[in-house]
Amino acid sequence: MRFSKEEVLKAMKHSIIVSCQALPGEPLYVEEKSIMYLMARAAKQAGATCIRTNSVRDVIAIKEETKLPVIGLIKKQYEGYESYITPTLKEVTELVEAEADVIALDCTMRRRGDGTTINEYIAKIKELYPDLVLMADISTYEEGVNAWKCGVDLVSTTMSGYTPYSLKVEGPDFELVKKLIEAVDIPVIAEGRVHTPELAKAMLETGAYAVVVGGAITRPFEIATRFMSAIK
Ligand SMILES: CC(=O)N[C@H](C=O)[C@@H](O)[C@H](O)[C@H](O)COP(=O)(O)O
Repeated sequence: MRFSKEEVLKAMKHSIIVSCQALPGEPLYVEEKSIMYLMARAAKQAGATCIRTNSVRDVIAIKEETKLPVIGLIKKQYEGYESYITPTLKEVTELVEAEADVIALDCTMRRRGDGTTINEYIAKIKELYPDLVLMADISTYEEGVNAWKCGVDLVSTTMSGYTPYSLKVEGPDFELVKKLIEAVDIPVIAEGRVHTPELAKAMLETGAYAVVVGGAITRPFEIATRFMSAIK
């Protein structure tokens, strides 16, 4: 069962969306089975009403565990592609089959190995799956506005600081969130390097529709490293 767009937007409004992800090579990645549903269980117990996660198996496990709306993505690096978040229709189809309630995809303007543009990619997804709720992961103001014009449902600052040409700031990109809120009439999600409850609150006060918090809640290696670095 998939939640409707209205239900998803209602669930995430003014909330902290917890991103529960562990990629191969990370301490919490277990080859045999998904354990990310346990992170999602903790997030739900704490009050989360929407979860973001990577991979088909984690989407399925987390939906089953929490019964909450899930934003799904598939991280995959193809040769010739610079984007790695749900980069092709193959991953979109897999997430549709897994019943992800929202699909997050890289909407930066970077090179796509099949020669298509991001605008063509979004148009194709919308043609194949007109009811799908799309979350655009962008790194700059221009990319956010472009994705909005292409008809995505949500725009998120996920990639700010992670493309060669985007602003590198230590914390979350408040300026980008502010500028996008002024420009677009769809929800703007603040995502990336929100490391404290205070920053999350400040982002909502800035006008973000919701805030995605990942590593600061669900990546113990990242959290422990920050502690270790602080005492050096
Ligand atoms: C850049 C990229 O690939 N970001 C990924 C997107 O899904 C995740 O690895 C992040 O954890 C997520 O965006 C949340 O951000 P943070 O973990 O900083 O709260």
